[in-house]
Amino acid sequence: MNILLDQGWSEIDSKLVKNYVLPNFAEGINFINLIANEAEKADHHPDLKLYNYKNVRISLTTHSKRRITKKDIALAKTIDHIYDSMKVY
Ligand SMILES: C[C@H](O)[C@H](O)[C@H]1CNC2=NC(N)=NC(=O)C2=N1
Repeated sequence: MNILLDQGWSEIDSKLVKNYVLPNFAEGINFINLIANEAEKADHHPDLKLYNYKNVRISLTTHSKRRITKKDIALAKTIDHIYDSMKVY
């Protein structure tokens, strides 16, 4: 968990939250699609918001437990890896 806070994640209202900036709208959509693919594989789903045309806000919590769990921490790490793997930024 602490490592995630060092990577720009915040804990807000029992959710892990992070904002990312992409180069343009199309890359924002691409980022969301890559996240959606991993979320489906994990059967664990974040809240995703694309705002200001090229910013993506991710919010992660385990709804059934109403708290942050290992699944959220794992998905947060996966999302950071996806963002890093997009390289362009
Ligand atoms: C049946 C299915 O596994 C559950 O509804 C899953 C789906 N994805 C989920 N995602 C999140 N973030 N929290 C959950 O509690 C959750 N439950």
